[in-house]
Amino acid sequence: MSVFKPFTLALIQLGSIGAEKTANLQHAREMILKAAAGYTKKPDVIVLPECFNSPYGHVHFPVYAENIGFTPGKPYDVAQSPSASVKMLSAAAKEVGAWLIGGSIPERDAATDRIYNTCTVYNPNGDLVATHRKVHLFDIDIPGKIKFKESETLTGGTTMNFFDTEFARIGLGICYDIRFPELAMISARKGCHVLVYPGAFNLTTGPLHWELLQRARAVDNQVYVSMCSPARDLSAGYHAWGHSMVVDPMGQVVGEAGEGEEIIYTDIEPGRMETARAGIPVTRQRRFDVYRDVSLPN
Ligand SMILES: O=C(O)CCC(=O)C(=O)O
Repeated sequence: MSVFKPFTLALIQLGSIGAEKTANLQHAREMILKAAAGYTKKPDVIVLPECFNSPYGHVHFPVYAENIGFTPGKPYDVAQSPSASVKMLSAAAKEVGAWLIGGSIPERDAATDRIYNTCTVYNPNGDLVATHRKVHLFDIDIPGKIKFKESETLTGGTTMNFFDTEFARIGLGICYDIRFPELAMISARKGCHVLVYPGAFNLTTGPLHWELLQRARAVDNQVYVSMCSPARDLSAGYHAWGHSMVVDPMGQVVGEAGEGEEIIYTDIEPGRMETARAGIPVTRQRRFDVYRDVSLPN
């Protein structure tokens, strides 16, 4: 079992995401510095929202996509990275000396030319240590409300991803990924204590499902669950729900932003996971004689 110690999580509900990528990167950088300085103690993990360097929409992904060139388990030299976003995030993580879950950016795979919605993660030295390509693409059609088809330009990732820090194992997903309980369940069974999803729900599904899904994944798996959204901007093409959130392993909301640009801080307390698991011991009551353990290979 990997270590689980108290730590502080900072969610940046980023605003002012416009058409100018350089300005988006500059603003994100300023907010990372602000998040690092704005609490009683420096937060250990700082999180940005989904698609923080470009407007959100499948037509924008090819235009803003960057080659990252990261292969898990292989050394990665940020100084040689072709990605301006990776360079900024790495430098910011190093400057503030905190772990950074860099929201997501459109990524173009140089070998296949496919585009992914990709989260990159940095340690406090600025090393790129993990990535997650959104596995489940946001293709929905609720007549009269919202139609969205990420698969018009994006390809879904094919791996589940987590990373280890000195205080917790953190699982990764992106937005629509939270609707798929298997991903969260398998991450939790692999020992993740906290699941973080950079996201950008909308004004139709946000009020219905944003909190519900986080509380469901948290209570199912008795882990912390958190989603980090962009701020709501009614002048943008896509209206994000906001309400960046942290839910504890009992399913209680322990941190929540409003709609505008904001940084929220939550102290993650391992005791809450122990209490939830001791009082309601579902993690020890599973009946793999009745159904199979989906965290095991087929
Ligand atoms: O699942 C939803 O309702 C919203 C998902 C979404 O906005 C996304 O995956 O980017």
